[in-house]
Amino acid sequence: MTHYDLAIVGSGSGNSLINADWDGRKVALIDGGVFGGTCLNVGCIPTKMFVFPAELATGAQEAQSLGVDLELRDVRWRAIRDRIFSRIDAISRDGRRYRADELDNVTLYEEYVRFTGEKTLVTASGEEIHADQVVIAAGSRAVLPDIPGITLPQVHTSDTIMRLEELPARILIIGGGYIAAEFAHIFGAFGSAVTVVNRSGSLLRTLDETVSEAFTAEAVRQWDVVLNHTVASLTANDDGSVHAVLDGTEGQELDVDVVLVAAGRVPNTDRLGAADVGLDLDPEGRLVVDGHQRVLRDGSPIDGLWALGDVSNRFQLKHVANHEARIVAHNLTHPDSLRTSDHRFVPAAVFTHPQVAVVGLTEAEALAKAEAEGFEITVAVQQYGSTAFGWAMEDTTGFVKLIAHQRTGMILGAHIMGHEASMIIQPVIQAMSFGLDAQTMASGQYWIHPALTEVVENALLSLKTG
Ligand SMILES: Cc1cc2nc3c(=O)[nH]c(=O)nc-3n(C[C@H](O)[C@H](O)[C@H](O)COP(=O)(O)OP(=O)(O)OC[C@H]3O[C@@H](n4cnc5c(N)ncnc54)[C@H](O)[C@@H]3O)c2cc1C
Ligand SMILES: NC(=O)c1ccc[n+]([C@@H]2O[C@H](COP(=O)([O-])OP(=O)(O)OC[C@H]3O[C@@H](n4cnc5c(N)ncnc54)[C@H](O)[C@@H]3O)[C@@H](O)[C@H]2O)c1
Repeated sequence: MTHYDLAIVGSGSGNSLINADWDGRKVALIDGGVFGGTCLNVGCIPTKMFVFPAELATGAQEAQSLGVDLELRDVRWRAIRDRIFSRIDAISRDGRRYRADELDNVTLYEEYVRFTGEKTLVTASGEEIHADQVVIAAGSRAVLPDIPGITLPQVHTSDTIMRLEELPARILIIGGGYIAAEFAHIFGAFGSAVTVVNRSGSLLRTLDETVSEAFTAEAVRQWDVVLNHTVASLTANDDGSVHAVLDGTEGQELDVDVVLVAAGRVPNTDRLGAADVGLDLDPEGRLVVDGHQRVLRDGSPIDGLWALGDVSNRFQLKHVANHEARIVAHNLTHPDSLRTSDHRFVPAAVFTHPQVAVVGLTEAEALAKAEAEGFEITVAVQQYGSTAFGWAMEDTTGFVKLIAHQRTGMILGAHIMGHEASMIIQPVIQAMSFGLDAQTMASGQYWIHPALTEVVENALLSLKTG
């Protein structure tokens, strides 16, 4: 058994924990997958590198209504793909080399591991590792629903879909969350015929109802969207395409070239054997941690065992994993002054066309909280088209929805659908994080005219607070 001061399982957000504090101390970094984890290799980064050219491709259609005739002549899938992965693969390769070859105190294990005790691990090849402190940053993986034909080579998850050899003429996407929506946008903009099959009655259904409904209406205009259905079976046709049979309220069948499964992600705790060593898991299989990111067993924190990211939080977002990694990095070396992670105002964005960005409570959640705690809420919805920049864009769908505490004016939630929603929302996140009320935020600063942020200013002014 080899002993370390620190062992980290997962080279995604876990990789950032190895800072100068560990110089001269023995660290094991363990990852059985591609170095750098999900966000870099198969998640946030490559998807957004596809989204940007997809946005350019949609521009051709949109410009027409403004009197500019553009023609989308071609989408060179392989050129787009190879630009993206030549950059990303190099970052992963260099990061791996740095950890494996250039740091004397770090040992890189490129194998999957399982727990044999609270702070002991065994690799797939049987090497035993013990550490004074262990950080579990093992992430999550795509769920593969139990559908006949799910193992066909034409069926992909987000791990493999971005490396296709050809742009598919027809793609079936199973699911209606973030991943389904972003890939529907990418492939649809590039010219594939996209069919989205979702089990529930709307897309992005966990978001505020106004956003989910408006986004679903937009999606129906862009893709073939089949709601309240699942896929009953997938079979290979002789010509290499796939025949999909849907079930649900009314059966349907279709032929496609490629299938993308985007039906949610599960934490990798099962493959770590976390339950076998008694670590607490929530009903979705995530590790249970306390506010300092310490892993719990029978409800109590285990000294020196930490978790962060998708393996232990419900958000499944890189900025949350990064935040938790900063907390753990501090706590590992400051046992007497532990920091606490802050999950109060976690924003998220869906990089579709239009974009969606959210932070805080949905209207339904705010109403429930108001009822439970005895206060009133106020809600304002401001259309992008009601501001000068919205007119300039001829925007007819974008909006900002704000929800605030009626008496204090404290913002409880913001839900935006429209151009650059992921940026437009940032001042609201700032106001919520630093406790700025709506009126002060609206009136206490200049808002650049005629920038699109005026839609936020006007939404704030429309809230009936006080
Ligand atoms: C397609 C897609 C798009 C996304 N887009 C966004 C986005 O735009 N914005 C955003 O905020 N988030 C996005 N996310 C989510 C984001 O990627 C994740 O929240 C984030 O990467 C999680 O980081 P992590 O460090 O927890 O885990 P990961 O980065 O997944 O790292 C976990 C690592 O642990 C390794 N591992 C797992 N089990 C073991 C084991 N038993 N032994 C050894 N190694 C193991 C894995 O190989 C992996 O490398 C996206 C995700 C996907 C799939
Ligand atoms: N921009 C971003 O921040 C971003 C982008 C991509 C992914 N992510 C993260 O990745 C996580 C996983 O994304 P996701 O979209 O896979 O999961 P999700 O949980 O958001 O959505 C899964 C969807 O699949 C549907 N579904 C499940 N089983 C189905 C079936 N058998 N047939 C049809 N539909 C089915 C569900 O109804 C749901 O709508 C998200 O929670 C998100 O945090 C974030």
